[in-house]
Amino acid sequence: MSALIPRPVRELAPGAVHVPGWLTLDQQRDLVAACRAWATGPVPIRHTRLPGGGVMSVRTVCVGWHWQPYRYTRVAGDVNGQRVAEFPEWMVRLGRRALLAAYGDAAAAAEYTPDTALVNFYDGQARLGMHQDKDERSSAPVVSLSIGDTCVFRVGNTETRTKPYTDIELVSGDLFVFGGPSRYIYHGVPRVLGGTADPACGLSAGRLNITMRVTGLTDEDARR
Ligand SMILES: O=C(O)CCC(=O)C(=O)O
Ligand SMILES: [Fe+2]
Repeated sequence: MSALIPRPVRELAPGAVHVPGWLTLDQQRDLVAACRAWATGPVPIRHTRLPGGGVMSVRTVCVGWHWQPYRYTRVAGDVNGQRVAEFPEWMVRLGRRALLAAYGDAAAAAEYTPDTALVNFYDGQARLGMHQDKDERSSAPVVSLSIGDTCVFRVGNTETRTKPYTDIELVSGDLFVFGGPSRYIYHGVPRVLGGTADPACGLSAGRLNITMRVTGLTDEDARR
């Protein structure tokens, strides 16, 4: 992405805000290092199995709570039975700063307390079909951070997985937040543009996406 083409902050729909170039290269490298560590364990990164028998092309590792279609647990019963890594305090602070950058609402940002992150890794072939993030019991915003290769991110509507939608590019360092009236928009990643990453981001190939969410679940739920 040419640095000469300005990419302003853009609200695609009420509550769906794209903040280009939000993470510095240093922050991107630190996040890549954290994700590399999570990818090795306690629950290794994997292609998530779908109930129909297929597997997702994206590889995912979870922090805080483990997601499998279509619920959250503390323990990764579909991988190795281990409890997922703790959601770190620094990531809560990062999530709050992200919310502030997207919405400019200091009170909402201070209250935002994400407790899970899905770390998705896309190689050149991986895609993510149109879906809603709706396995959380809380309707708090989702904070999405992108690192590595640029992707086409499809921002749809809350009613159907088809048109109308808008395709935007998420470049390394970009922030995207969807909350409020856009919390349940359909969205997906139809394409990753291989070879577009600046290696200084810490990733030489592929794309990393981190979505922070509020599950709304408690330790009581985890025991069920
Ligand atoms: O990779 C992305 O940008 C989106 C990821 C996503 O929608 C998800 O993990 O639910
Ligand atoms: Fe999603």
